[in-house]
Amino acid sequence: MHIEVIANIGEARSDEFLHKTVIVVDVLRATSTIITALMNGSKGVVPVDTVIKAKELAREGDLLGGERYCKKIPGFDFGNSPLEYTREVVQGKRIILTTTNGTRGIQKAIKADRVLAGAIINGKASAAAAIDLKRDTVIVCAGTQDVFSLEDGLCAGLILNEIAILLGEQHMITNDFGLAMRGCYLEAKDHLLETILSCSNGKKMKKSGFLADVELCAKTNSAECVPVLENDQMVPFGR
Ligand SMILES: O=C(O)[C@H](CS(=O)(=O)O)OP(=O)(O)O
Ligand SMILES: [Mg+2]
Repeated sequence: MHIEVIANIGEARSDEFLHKTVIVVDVLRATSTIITALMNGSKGVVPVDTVIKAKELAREGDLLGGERYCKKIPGFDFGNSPLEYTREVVQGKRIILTTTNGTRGIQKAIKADRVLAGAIINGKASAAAAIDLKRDTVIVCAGTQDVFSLEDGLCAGLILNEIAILLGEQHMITNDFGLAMRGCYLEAKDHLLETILSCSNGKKMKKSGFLADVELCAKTNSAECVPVLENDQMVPFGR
C-alpha cells in the first residue's frame, strides 16, 4: 500500500487526489473536533471554508461552529474546542463547521475517491479504514496557514506506523516525508503530550487557555470513529 504524506494544505495539489483515499489531519483542532462531535451523536458535520458559506448553509435546527484566530466566530453556537461538542448539545444535530485550516483542507481534498478525517485520537481506526478502502492513500497534514505543524506530522507518523503493524512492514510504502514523520512519531510516542506542548501550535493553544483541548487531542487511539465525507457532510465511516 502506497501512502504519501503532504506537509501542509498549500503543498496539496487537488488533481493528484483523483481515485485515491485522502486522510486530512488537523490534530489542533478541527479533525479532533469533528471526530468528537460524531462520537457524541451529531448526525453530520459539514466542513466549509468560509464564514459566509457556513451562515448560508445553516438551516433551522443546525448548529454553527468554528473559529478564526482560535476564537469563536460572533453569532456562532460553538468555537473549535472538541470539549464544547458534548452529547447533550450535539446529539441528532447537523453541525456546519468552518475553521482556519482543517475544514479548508477537507474542501481541498474533495476530488479524492474518499476523504477521511484523521487525528491522534483515531490514528489506529484511520489506518484500518484506509486499508479497508484498498486505494493509494494520501495523508494531508493541514498545517497552519500553509506552514507545517509538528502535531499533524506526528499524527501522520502514527497512522503510517499503525498501517505497518496491520499490513506488515514490507507492505507499507511511503515517501521520504512520511518516513521522517514516522521516525518523529516513534521517538515521541511515549511523551506525545509534552512534545505537542513544546511545538508552536501547542504553545499557542496553552497560552490561549486551551490546555485541556491539547490534552484531549493527544490521547493516542482513544476514539474508534473515522469521519468520511458523504454528500458534503462528514459521517462515521462504516455506519
Ligand atoms: O482553532 C484551531 O485550533 C485552529 C486555529 S489556528 O489556525 O491554528 O490559529 O484552527 P484549525 O483549522 O483547527 O487548525
Ligand atoms: Mg490546526
